[in-house]
Amino acid sequence: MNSQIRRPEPDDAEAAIVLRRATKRFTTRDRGAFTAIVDVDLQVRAGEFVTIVGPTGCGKSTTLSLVSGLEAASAGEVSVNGRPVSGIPDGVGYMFQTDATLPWKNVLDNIAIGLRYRGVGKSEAVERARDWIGRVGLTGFEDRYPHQLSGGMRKRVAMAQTLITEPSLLLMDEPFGALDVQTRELMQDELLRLWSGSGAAVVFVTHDLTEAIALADRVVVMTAGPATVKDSIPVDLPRPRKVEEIRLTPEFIELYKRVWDSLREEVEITRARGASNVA
Ligand SMILES: Nc1ncnc2c1ncn2[C@@H]1O[C@H](COP(=O)(O)OP(=O)(O)OP(=O)(O)O)[C@@H](O)[C@H]1O
Repeated sequence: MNSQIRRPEPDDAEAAIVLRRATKRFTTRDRGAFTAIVDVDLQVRAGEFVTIVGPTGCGKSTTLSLVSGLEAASAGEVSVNGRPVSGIPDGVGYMFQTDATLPWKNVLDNIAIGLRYRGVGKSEAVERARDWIGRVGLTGFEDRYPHQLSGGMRKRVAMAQTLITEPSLLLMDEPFGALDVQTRELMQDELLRLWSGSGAAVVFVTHDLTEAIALADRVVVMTAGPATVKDSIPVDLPRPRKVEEIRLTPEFIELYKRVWDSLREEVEITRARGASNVA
């Protein structure tokens, strides 16, 4: 790797997320006691965009679920904005592969609902939702229901739903995984545009290395399960970025090789175990 572009891991003091030797064990009827992730060390600065890649089933979503408070660590430390995580921390926004839109509500109400849940009055919530509808390019579609939208438009709704609450921390688990390639690139650009200047720390899980590099300040590579952090690769590409343009540059291709070199071995281990059949 190019040692000149490697940035040091951030200090705890400025970290939005700290995982220190975080371990998660599950007990299930068929597998008994089972370790999903082990000794995960990860720090993410405020405003930093970190992507996580790793072989299928290694424990990427489990890592996110510890940060989101949906699961408690079995051992080690997990803190968000300087506080140990117990329950869902304030200021966290999520986006998953499946949309969280409510089918019986139109676009406007779907986007306003997060604010309503947080106690914001109806007229203010609607006003702010209209503003976000404009920002995500859905003006004119306020009255449509989710089933009347394309996959890309539903993602725009999901982004507005998530960002309207102004999260300081965004957790994204393959949010664009189900989209076709062109729509996915468009959504990646949109996400970067909406995120820039927000100051939010992002942890974004993906299987797509191009996506991982194009979005990130840093790509974290996880090992075959039980996952731990194998590598942390800084992405020193200039911003603002257009995914379509940067992915063909020599710097990008060099980074792609670097990430894949690290990941390949873990994918091979996983394949040898036969886990690729359950992807
Ligand atoms: N609530 C749970 N109870 C029991 N086992 C679980 C639970 N959640 C995850 N696991 C197991 O932990 C391991 C890691 O799962 P996880 O979903 O974190 O992996 P992943 O890397 O996100 O997977 P993928 O690449 O397929 O998205 C898997 O073997 C999974 O079956």
